[in-house]
Amino acid sequence: MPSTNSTPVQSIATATSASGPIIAGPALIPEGSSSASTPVVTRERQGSVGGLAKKAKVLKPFNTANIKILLLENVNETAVSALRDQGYQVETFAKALGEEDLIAKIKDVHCIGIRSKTKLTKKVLDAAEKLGVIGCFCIGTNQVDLEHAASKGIAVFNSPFSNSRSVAELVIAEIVLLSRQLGDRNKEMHDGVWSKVSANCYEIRGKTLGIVGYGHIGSQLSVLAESMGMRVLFYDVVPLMPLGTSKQVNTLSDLLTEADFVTLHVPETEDTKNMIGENELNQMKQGSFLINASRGTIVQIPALAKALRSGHLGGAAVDVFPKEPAANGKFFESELVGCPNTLLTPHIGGSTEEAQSMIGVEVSQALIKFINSGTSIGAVNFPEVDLRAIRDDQENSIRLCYTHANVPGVLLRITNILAEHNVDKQFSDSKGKIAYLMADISDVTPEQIQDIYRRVSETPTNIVTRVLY
Ligand SMILES: NC(=O)C1=CN([C@@H]2O[C@H](COP(=O)(O)OP(=O)(O)OC[C@H]3O[C@@H](n4cnc5c(N)ncnc54)[C@H](O)[C@@H]3O)[C@@H](O)[C@H]2O)C=CC1
Ligand SMILES: O=C(O)C(=O)COP(=O)(O)O
Repeated sequence: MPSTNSTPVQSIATATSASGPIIAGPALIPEGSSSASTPVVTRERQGSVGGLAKKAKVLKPFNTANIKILLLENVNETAVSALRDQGYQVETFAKALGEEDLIAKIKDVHCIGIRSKTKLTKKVLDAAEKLGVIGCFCIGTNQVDLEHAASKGIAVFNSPFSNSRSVAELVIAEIVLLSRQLGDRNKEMHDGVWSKVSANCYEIRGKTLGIVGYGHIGSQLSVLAESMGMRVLFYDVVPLMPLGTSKQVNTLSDLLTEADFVTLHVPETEDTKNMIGENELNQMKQGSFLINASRGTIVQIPALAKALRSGHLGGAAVDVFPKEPAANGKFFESELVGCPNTLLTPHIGGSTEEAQSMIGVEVSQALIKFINSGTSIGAVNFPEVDLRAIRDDQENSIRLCYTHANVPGVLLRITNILAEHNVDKQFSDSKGKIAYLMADISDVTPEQIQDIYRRVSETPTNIVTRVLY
């Protein structure tokens, strides 16, 4: 187990009653503790983490070595080392785990890090007894039951744009490859066949690129495509500022009927599932191309295979599939295998050294901040709350982090509990059915910490209560 480089400055257990202070709710409870009885023993001080100001106190009322983190799907080394540097126990797996293995493994971890393949369903989340936070080391979060996680007080973080450029560059490459039928020529050469042809091979200059979903990836792609002389149209459900000379169209049909290349960059939602089927493919121009590097469920694969085999489409590049093998070396099958001018890649749109390294840093920092200081800025399913740091010289200050049901009357109840104390600062926000309150309270004794924790966690609206100091 990695050791922390911190220096314990005070054993809180020695300063409190026999049962010790209660420092955390059901989530993020250190190994061997129960929220009701066992104290967490050390109070530690470390160097600045997570961008906290220099003189900020590092909050972590637990022995960091007790925090268990499970990282799946080959999460980048930058994350592994950042989390180990905190002193956390980090277990890593190169692949995604199936439901049964996942349920066994997730039971006693405080934090899990995944990429796009691991399915954190309601059933899996319900098996997690101590989970407080999830890191998606990717953009997509459709693999997590976000609402159920929130209802259990589990915050979910992702990396909203660190691999966007990598995806956009891959799509630019695919536009050129499809235009020149390079996938087929390359295969022929490897099969020992010389076939020099120019029929139906085109320059991309002057062609129209239709981008569906003009978010981080779509808009980045727009700029790159225009710089190569393409005309860009885009379709999005919200009105967005067109970059360069690109133009937003009103309907998906407007885009499909005009574009030479259609590329999909929408998230997986109930609205986007099966978005491109026979009807939409039929609207595309004869000989045009489809690119999907978003999610496999957006395109109906049988319809696409039919459009390719019939020659209606000139080709396709597909990076994502409705069912993807869980690990490298596993068998891949699809109706698209063997279709003409069809590039198939194993979900590598965001898989570059640069992207993975940046994602590792970004998501691990978000996890560290949430675990150590309660900050939920950047969470995708959770109210975003942060407070100015407690200063290093504020010896007897604590931070209350209270995740609760978003119903009337809660703040009054909390105010009553904190009425006799000095609340330095407080902030609360809500998202859907849950709300999150952070309050820094000064000049509290260990007995008062226990009392605050007990009374807050016993409120009927409590989901998770943590007290950090
Ligand atoms: N192949 C790969 O390795 C990767 C795949 N992705 C996928 O790409 C997706 C897009 O990524 P970003 O551009 O970062 O997302 P984003 O959230 O920045 O942009 C998505 C855009 O799609 C629009 N949109 C949503 N529903 C729509 C609909 N029904 N019709 C039209 N537009 C709609 C949104 O308004 C938004 O502008 C991710 O959700 C992820 O699933 C992301 C990274 C890597
Ligand atoms: O960022 C995303 O949403 C992706 O699809 C990339 O997924 P990955 O990290 O390669 O499993």
